[in-house]
Amino acid sequence: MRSVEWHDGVLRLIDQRRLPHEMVILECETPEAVAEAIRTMAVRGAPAIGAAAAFGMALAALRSPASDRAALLRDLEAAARLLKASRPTAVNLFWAVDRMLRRAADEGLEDPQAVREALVAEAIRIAEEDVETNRRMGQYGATLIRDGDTILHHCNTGALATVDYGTALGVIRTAHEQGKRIHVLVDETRPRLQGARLTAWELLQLGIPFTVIADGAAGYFMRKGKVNIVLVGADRIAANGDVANKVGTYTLAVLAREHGIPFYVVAPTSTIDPNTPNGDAIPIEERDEREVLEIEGVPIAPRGARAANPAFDVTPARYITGIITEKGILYPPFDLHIRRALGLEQEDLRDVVALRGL
Ligand SMILES: CSC[C@@H](O)[C@@H](O)C(=O)COP(=O)(O)O
Repeated sequence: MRSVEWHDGVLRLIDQRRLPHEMVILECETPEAVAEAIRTMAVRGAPAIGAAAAFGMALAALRSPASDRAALLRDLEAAARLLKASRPTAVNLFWAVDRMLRRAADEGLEDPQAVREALVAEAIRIAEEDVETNRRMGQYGATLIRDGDTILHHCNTGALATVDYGTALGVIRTAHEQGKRIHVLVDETRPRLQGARLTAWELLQLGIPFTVIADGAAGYFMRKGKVNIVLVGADRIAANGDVANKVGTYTLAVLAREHGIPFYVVAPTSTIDPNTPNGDAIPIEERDEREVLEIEGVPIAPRGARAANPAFDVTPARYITGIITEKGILYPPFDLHIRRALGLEQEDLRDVVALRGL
């Protein structure tokens, strides 16, 4: 099955809090259950969160007792607020929920039943588009990978790539399928160990050679000349190209610059937020300190120790070689190329005309 799958009016998720080979399936029948799955990271990774939230909206429509359109739209607004409050950083969540709200508000849908059917179809479309988008990013990104390359990868960008390809993992998978002999250095990704738990499993399934390393070992391998390219995903890309991704990404980008190693971000255009001007404006999720102080419930610090746990960090655009999207690879100047990729250039030209008073 796929990591996010719609089955007879129920959202089925492969629970990513467990080891993937255990294949524990979580069934969500209400928007509340979907919001909880996102908050607790049973479903995680920016595009998967977006797809799950879209199904959360479809469930809200199906479960709403509303008999008229206005009442149904009010229930959907409430579900949107609930889902948007589940995690703050990955913009795909907000993008998907807003897309569902726009679809629900479509003038052509006259009665509640038509809205319900349209929302289920739209959520399925979002999930299917995600798979297709990943394949396209994989094709573009694989052009950057040479036979014999060692790729450094952070966190888990598959969710789960064996079935859905993934973003950075999609590039790795495509290069492998093209017959390139590659090796992946897998950052374990403390504190939640998405690299060691999920990425390592996916690479095993795909038969791609890899080595798990402690996050702090990345500089060691770069300095030894063992890394040819760094590939990471993204949770939100600001209008100027600054990128929020799993904490530790910024460190890798600075190290890569020091060692002259290309640093690429792989993300669909739905991860770009043109309304966030730069990285300082991206909300960074702070998670429970127990994620740092414990591993699988076992304390690793003395009782009384306190921890800080930012789940993401921001990599300034100047450290990024390129952003691999489904529309092609964006290079600096990122602000201009992002606007072009999002089709916003026309409006900008109108703004310029307005500013000049024409
Ligand atoms: C397709 S994955 C891109 C990002 O979402 C990924 O790198 C990441 O940071 C995931 O964070 P997570 O906290 O596990 O949801």
